[in-house]
Amino acid sequence: MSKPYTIVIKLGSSSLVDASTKEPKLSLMSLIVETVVALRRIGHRVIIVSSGGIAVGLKTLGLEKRPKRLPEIQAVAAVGQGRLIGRWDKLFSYFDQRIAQVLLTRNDIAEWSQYKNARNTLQELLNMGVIPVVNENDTLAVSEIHFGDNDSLSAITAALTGADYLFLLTDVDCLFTDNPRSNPDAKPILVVPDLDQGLPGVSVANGTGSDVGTGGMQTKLVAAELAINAGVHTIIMNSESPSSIFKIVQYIQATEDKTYEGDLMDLQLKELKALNELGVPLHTKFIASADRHHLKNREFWMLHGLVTKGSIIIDDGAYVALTRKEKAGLLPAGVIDVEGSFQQLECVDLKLGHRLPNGEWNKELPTTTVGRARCNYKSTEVSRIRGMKSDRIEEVLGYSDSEYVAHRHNLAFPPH
Ligand SMILES: Nc1ncnc2c1ncn2[C@@H]1O[C@H](COP(=O)(O)OP(=O)(O)OP(=O)(O)O)[C@@H](O)[C@H]1O
Repeated sequence: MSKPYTIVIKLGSSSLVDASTKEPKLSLMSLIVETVVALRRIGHRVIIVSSGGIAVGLKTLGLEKRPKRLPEIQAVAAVGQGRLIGRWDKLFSYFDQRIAQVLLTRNDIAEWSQYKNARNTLQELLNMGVIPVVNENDTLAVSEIHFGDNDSLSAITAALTGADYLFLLTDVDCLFTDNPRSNPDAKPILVVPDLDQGLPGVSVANGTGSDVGTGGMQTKLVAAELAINAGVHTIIMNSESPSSIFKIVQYIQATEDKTYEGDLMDLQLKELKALNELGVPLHTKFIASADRHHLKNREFWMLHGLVTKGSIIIDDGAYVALTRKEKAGLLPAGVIDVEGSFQQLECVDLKLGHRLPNGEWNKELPTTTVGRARCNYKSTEVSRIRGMKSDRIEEVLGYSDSEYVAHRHNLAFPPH
């Protein structure tokens, strides 16, 4: 490996804690530490996203089951997180490798300046040769500010740091056409050249693998989509042999110019043959194609860092103007209606809707969520100025902060 890469490695609870005894999987953690240290020594920058705080807390406090009440879960997380980071620190200290604990909630990146600050801190740690160990701040996060699962958190961390690779380490070898635990005929999915095309013939609905696992494959696909939209190649692999990361990165590098065309299932057979011939371990790779538009930092932040508080229904004309190359701002004239309650500069979904002949929203026809916006006016105000020309804003609201409902810098659309 010649070029230095930024690599985010996400470990699920199932890789760190035994599902039945809740004892730590120390040998596996040690293998991961050895791999990460080796990656660092050849110049790569590595970030670990580590789950397991709650699982470790349960064991420490002698609790059989995850409590139901939020304050109890958060207390358990507070106890477990300390122990967990202590274990990482101890193992890395045998190699004189420094680590840093970074606990995040959505609130910590809710402002653009905070988002940039999180990015700068992580970059600074990497520049110092430190390995950031990131986790959701389960002790403080309430549902509204939850990332929900560490798969998404790892994708956001990868986008935030402009990573090259995101490795999602789990307790199966790769994504399969169905849950391999319940369906022995499930076939491996080894390469996904364009996730936007969907995954026909693949089912991920069948739950998690263990008591301590949370998201199953579903959240990994969401994470893969977030990450490839930001230009990060995403890999699902088994945590049992972390040193496979070397071989997989080498293989991806060597096959960078390879084009994948044709039926998805046929591609898998060809890929399996190639992996077997070269002795590369099974894994699923979601390719972040260089040809596609990748979200810029600010767009990524709006689409994936923020929580939406409502929606604005826009018409076709507005959608065309907002998504053309020289992107326009959203004028009140293109707003058909408003849903939910939001304040100035809170984030909302943009939905493409249809008008009735009288200009009102035709709720009989389906709407499609097309992007996000941060509005210059609160929901009740947008509702009063919708459909109007901007020069009437002052007359209707008694003031006018902007001719736009949302400025073009405060609009974001996924790269489709
Ligand atoms: N199509 C599929 N292919 C592969 N695994 C699947 C599929 N559908 C469901 N699964 C299940 O997803 C599980 C992996 O996800 P899980 O959330 O349990 O692990 P994790 O990500 O390692 O842990 P955590 O959720 O704590 O981060 C597998 O053990 C498997 O049982």
